[in-house]
Parts: sequence; structure tokens; C-alpha cells
Amino acid sequence: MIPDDEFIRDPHVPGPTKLEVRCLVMCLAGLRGHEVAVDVGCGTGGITLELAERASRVYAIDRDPRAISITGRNLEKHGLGDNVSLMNLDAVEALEGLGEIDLAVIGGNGGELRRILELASERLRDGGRIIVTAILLETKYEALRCLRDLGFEVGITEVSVSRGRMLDRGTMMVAQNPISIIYTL
Ligand SMILES: C[S@@+](CC[C@H](N)C(=O)[O-])C[C@H]1O[C@@H](n2cnc3c(N)ncnc32)[C@H](O)[C@@H]1O
Repeated sequence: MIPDDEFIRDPHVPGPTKLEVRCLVMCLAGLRGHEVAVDVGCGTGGITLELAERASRVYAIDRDPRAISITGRNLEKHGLGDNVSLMNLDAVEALEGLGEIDLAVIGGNGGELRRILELASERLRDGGRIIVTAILLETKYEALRCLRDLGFEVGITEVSVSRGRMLDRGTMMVAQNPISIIYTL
């Protein structure tokens, strides 16, 4: 796994997804090296870089050109990217142009979550998986409801991570915001 502080950042682009959350997402993804994966809303590239190390082909989609640029720089910095296609498009348009996939990780949706999930599920091969990471309560609920409407059995895990910060007199645990991971079973 790539440490958080090894990502180049752009103050205008969210991410990277915290290391602990990336760990869980990669465990759930269960990639074995031959899969086609899509990262919807690649941001800084946190998830894209982990996918690039584990899948055979990765499509990293973001409608913000600054996100595509910083993801590209992070791929280059870590010597990854030969198997990654960067797509500066809205998620719906990008997914409409893709063929079969084994995994979709959705970290941004811009109010289009239902359509994004429909398109991802239409392209999903047997045994494939959809994973949504969500901070907003509304996104968590919508992801659960849409995936169930599409006929999936769904799991949800809420992650509340605290990291130790060293002070002169000891170690203080500093909480990060909770994130839900919603995934098809
Ligand atoms: C929270 S960030 C994702 C962070 C990323 N997982 C990482 O580890 O760096 C969400 C991203 O989704 C993108 N986004 C939101 N809605 C989108 C849409 N409909 N189509 C494409 N990108 C979208 C935003 O531009 C933003 O960069």
C-alpha cells in the first residue's frame, strides 16, 4: 500500500483516500491480476494507484481535469500507469463507452449515482463487484437503495479511523471522519 504522504497533492482536488480505507477497499476488491477495474472519480489517484498494482487494466475517470492531471503525476511518480487509461469525462459518458468490467470503485458521483450504478452493473462480469465509498449520509443510503433495486445483495462497513499523533507528553489519538464502504456481495 502507498502511504498517504507519498501522494503529490493539488489543493483543489480531494484525496487521496486514506490508507486504512484503501486497504479495506482493496481487500473487498479481491483482485488477482487479470481483472478490468474502473475508478469513478479518481481525484488524487489514491484508489487508481492501488488498482494499477493489482488489476490488468484500469480506467480512471474524473470530470475535473485537475484530478486527471494529479492522478497522472502520481502514477508517474510511482512508476505505475502502463495499464491505466485516464479519462477526463463525466462518469456517465465514460461508462457508456466501456465494455465489460470486473470491478467498479465509485468515490465520486456528482448527483448521478443511480445512473452510474446502473451502467456499472450492466457492464459487470459474473463474479464482479461494485464498491462505493461514501462520506455523506445521503450517498450511503442512496448507494444501498440503488444497489438493492438493481438486484444485488449488499454489504456496508463504516470505518472510523484514529491515528496516533506524537506529543511531548504522549500519544494523542486523532479521529478522521467516518467513511462507509458499500459493496455488492
Ligand atoms: C472524493 S474524490 C475521490 C478521491 C479518490 N478516491 C482518491 O483516492 O484520490 C471524488 C472525485 O469524484 C469526481 N467526480 C464527482 N462526480 C463525478 C462525475 N459525475 N463524473 C466524474 N467524476 C466525478 C470529483 O471531481 C472528485 O475528483
